[in-house]
Amino acid sequence: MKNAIGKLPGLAVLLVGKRRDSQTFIRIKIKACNEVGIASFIAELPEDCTEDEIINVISSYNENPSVHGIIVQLPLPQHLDQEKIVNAVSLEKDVDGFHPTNIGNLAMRGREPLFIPCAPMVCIELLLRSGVEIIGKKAAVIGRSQIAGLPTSLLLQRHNATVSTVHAFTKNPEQITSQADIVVTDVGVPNMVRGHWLKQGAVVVDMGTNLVKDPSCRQGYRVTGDVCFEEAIGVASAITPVPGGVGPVTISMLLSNTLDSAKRAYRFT
Ligand SMILES: NC(=O)C1=CN([C@@H]2O[C@H](COP(=O)(O)OP(=O)(O)OC[C@H]3O[C@@H](n4cnc5c(N)ncnc54)[C@H](OP(=O)(O)O)[C@@H]3O)[C@@H](O)[C@H]2O)C=CC1
Ligand SMILES: Nc1nc(=O)c2c([nH]1)NC[C@@H]1CN(c3ccc(C(=O)N[C@@H](CCC(=O)O)C(=O)O)cc3)C=[N+]21
Repeated sequence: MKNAIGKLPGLAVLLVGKRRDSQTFIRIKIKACNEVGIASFIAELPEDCTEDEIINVISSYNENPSVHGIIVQLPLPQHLDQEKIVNAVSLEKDVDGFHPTNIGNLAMRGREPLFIPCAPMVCIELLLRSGVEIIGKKAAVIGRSQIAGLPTSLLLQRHNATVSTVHAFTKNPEQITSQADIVVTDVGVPNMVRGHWLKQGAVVVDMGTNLVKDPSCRQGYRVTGDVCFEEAIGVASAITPVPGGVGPVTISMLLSNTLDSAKRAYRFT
């Protein structure tokens, strides 16, 4: 694109506060942008900033023609209205796919969202590319968050799986997961899914990315998923590891959404 029309895609990231995990994720995203030639813009606001300050930053990115994708790193501090802030991102630049209109279109038959959330899209892509049949299969998704669990369930339904949702109020979750051909986790609880939660031969996609204290590691913590990998590997026919599974591909999907958005903006095909 740079050679053909002299333009670069641009991704803007907004971070509020100083959460260590958010800082890590943002560092990974900016590094990936640099590697592939996407211009990156970063705004860091203090933990105690106001909604208006955040919305001003988003508005300036909405109007900036060099920015094609805008990410508000989640979670936001408690005092902020996440929905109002995510709503402020222009639909055309919502590369995370978190805008209610994009989520709504994902949920409705016959409609196509401009962007689909990255981690759920990775989940489907990994299943398809690994030759896992989704049509007519039983899938259990643990978690129903707007950024991961809910869009994953919607996408699996679009691919004609029969989907059960497991959440914090679900009684005996292992009864549901142990019947599923495909188990996807977006929970945030390390090692929650044990080997006996799974049916023999199930396919497991672990989206959990949890930082666990570990003094033996250089940074003082290590990354682990929601699934007890050592147990699951003996039961599952296929499983994504953490680290090195869904996470890094999510970043590629984000870059791909940003490139698509820039192409749309410049009418470049
Ligand atoms: N690889 C990637 O790119 C991404 C990874 N993630 C990772 O996924 C994990 C979840 O993140 P996120 O979705 O933002 O988290 P949220 O806290 O928003 O959602 C967690 C979900 O898990 C459910 N839950 C919590 N505890 C339990 C439990 N004991 N049993 C069953 N369900 C439970 C909650 O249920 P309820 O709704 O009832 O409260 C909720 O729906 C994190 O580790 C995060 O890092 C997230 C996004 C992208
Ligand atoms: N607006 C917004 N968009 C997001 O996409 C978003 C978010 N908020 N909030 C948090 C979750 C989490 N998430 C991850 C991204 C990369 C890895 C990743 O690259 N993980 C590496 C390891 C990372 C490490 O070493 O710390 C791996 O699993 O191998 C993980 C998780 C995106 N999220």
